[in-house]
Amino acid sequence: MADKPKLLTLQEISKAFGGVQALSGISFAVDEGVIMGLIGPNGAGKTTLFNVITGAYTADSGNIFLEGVSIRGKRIQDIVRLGISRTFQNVELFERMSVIENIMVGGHVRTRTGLWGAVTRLPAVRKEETALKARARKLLDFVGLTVAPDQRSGDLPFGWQRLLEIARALASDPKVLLLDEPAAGLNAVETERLGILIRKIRDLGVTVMLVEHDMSLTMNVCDRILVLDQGRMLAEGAPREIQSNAAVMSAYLGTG
Ligand SMILES: Nc1ncnc2c1ncn2[C@@H]1O[C@H](COP(=O)(O)OP(=O)(O)OP(=O)(O)O)[C@@H](O)[C@H]1O
Repeated sequence: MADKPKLLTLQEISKAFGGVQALSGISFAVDEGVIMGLIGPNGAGKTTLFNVITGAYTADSGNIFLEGVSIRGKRIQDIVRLGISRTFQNVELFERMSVIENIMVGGHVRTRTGLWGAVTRLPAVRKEETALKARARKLLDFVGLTVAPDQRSGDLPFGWQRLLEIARALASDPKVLLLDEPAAGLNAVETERLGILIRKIRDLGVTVMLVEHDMSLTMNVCDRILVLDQGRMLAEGAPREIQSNAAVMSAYLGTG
């Protein structure tokens, strides 16, 4: 019997912006059920890589496979439907919408009637809406947000907005969740809780990719770590291996 394909595989991905080669021939594979950290100095190409995986940018060359099926060139919403969702470095919520509505938006890719059906409020979609709302409430609990579901999202403290964005990303029922600097702007207690939440997400069976500058969080929660430097892959391994890798130290400290 043929081997099951890896959950996510990148083959020779390159992307340039004008004269800047943001990514050069990036190849790696992510196993199902792991937390994979993606680290590297500023400008290494981490966010560009997330943008290429999620379809915000199309790679200049190379290919990306989700469970063996190419997703290169697909539209963002089709990639979400196939099972990849994300959060952003600068939280991107619908600030005027309520907490519960923000999460429901994330779930609409999985409904038969979609967002338009919800807007028109046809009787046929009310049942679907009720189910979506119930699931959104469960996700609120899951990420540990104890707020009124009808509270306006833009009024939440920043750390809570980050949790809400994670709940919205989970509402599309992803196989892979990409978290772009989820600890940025969080205090020490919030960061510790975030680490616990990321593990809980992995334990649900969701594979997590994490871009994060907080090294203690990264080293604590990640099963594997991939290091980028100036658009190239510098190293890949378990946290312990990465911490003692001379090339990685040199890229971070600017020595060697
Ligand atoms: N839309 C864009 N237009 C032009 N250049 C870009 C664009 N996006 C990224 N770049 C450039 O590509 C390179 C990689 O940027 P990217 O944001 O992916 O790095 P990063 O590792 O996420 O950095 P940071 O840790 O600072 O967020 C940088 O030189 C950046 O200036």
